[in-house]
Amino acid sequence: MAGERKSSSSLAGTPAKILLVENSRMFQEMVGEALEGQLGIPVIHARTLAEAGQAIEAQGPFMLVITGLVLADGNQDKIVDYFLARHLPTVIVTGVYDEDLRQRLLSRSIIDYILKNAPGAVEYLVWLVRRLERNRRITALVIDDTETARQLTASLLQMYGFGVVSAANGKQGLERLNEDSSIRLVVTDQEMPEMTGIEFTRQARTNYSRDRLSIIGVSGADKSSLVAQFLKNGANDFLHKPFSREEFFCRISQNIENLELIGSLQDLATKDFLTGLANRRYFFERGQQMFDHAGTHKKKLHAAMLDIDHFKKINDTYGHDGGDVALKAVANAIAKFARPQDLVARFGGEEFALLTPDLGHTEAEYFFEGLRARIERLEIPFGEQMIPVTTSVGVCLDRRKSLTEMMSEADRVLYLAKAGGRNQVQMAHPDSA
Ligand SMILES: Nc1nc2c(ncn2[C@@H]2O[C@H](COP(=O)(O)OP(=O)(O)OP(=O)(O)O)[C@@H](O)[C@H]2O)c(=O)[nH]1
Repeated sequence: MAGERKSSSSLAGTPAKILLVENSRMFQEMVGEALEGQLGIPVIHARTLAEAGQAIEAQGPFMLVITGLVLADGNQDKIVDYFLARHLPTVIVTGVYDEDLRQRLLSRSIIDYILKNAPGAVEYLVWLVRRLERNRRITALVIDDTETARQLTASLLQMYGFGVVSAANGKQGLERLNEDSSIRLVVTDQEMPEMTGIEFTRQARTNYSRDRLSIIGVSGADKSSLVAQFLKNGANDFLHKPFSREEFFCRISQNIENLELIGSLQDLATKDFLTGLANRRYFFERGQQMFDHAGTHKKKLHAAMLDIDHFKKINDTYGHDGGDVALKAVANAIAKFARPQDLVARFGGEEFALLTPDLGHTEAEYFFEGLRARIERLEIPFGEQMIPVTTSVGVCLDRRKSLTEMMSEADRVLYLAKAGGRNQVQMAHPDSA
């Protein structure tokens, strides 16, 4: 049976730190600055194999080695042998284009071979490192009935940083998908006993959409209709076997980046950038559904506005950065305090909104008083200091004519809470408007 365990790659789980081995000081500085500046990944520099050895000893393990091919104490194959023998994921940068050398090196287990004088080489390197770093948080599923093929694909994916699980046929593949919600990428063979790759793809698509899970079909069969069948049944892409390692990595990266792009576009549209909570737009979109649902099913629904007290003073005392830290801590506390069915959003500035279904009036009083007290007890470290915060909360009990009316009512009593001395909860009862 194919290994169910998640096999970790040498990239996954290793601290994001890079060893840059290069004798040109200028290139060292350029790459070091680009990687540290743009990605925030620490880069340790070495100019020879001996220095690289000392760095590995003293500061390893490294997520990646980027090495030139001409060093004072070694060149070309000796350098590659040195790092591969230590099982270090290796990217080669070289000043000379030599097709034979390139082919020879790419047949070894290096990640990439980059010409350093080519236009855009540093930008490509930054992209590559960012990709490898992000891959460490993604799990890939390999489905193939032939063990050697399965292992080959799995080891390629591991080399590029992915965590890998595997299955011997489509049926097992569906089971793995169910068990592991971190799977974002599937590479599946076509011809397999029990369930083919195309049938797997068709069934997987009933639960996992294209913008959440990327499925790539592979086959060595020389049948042109296979590609269309895979794509029509929901695959994102197709690769003919045998494929080159470069092609494999390019296709996989492109598909993963599409998923990330869609994900980040969705995040941009629905989330508040600073706190990760829902934004105002999403609150009204999702909130309207909850409002309609409560109406149809005659269920309770309360709305609340919560505002940090004297937030301007927090900014003035601790600076804007301190204010941001306080905002994130309060957002986090509300998100943790809320139940899964509640909707929590940041409306902007220091103002938050909640929509809470299915609470009786007394329960709602306890709930919002509990939340206020929870925030008052927060310990928010900022440098050597602690930032104290309190909040005022206005609650609109029960559904009104519209969601907008509920929010205005919550806002009205929030003002009363502020006027009444802050750090308190005020309730608007249905007949108190
Ligand atoms: N740090 C930080 N400050 C923000 C952000 N958005 C808005 N602010 C600041 O939040 C402050 C809001 O202050 P006010 O609306 O006067 O209210 P307050 O000081 O909280 O006083 P009360 O609400 O009356 O208790 C302003 O100084 C804004 O500049 C943000 O994202 N980060």
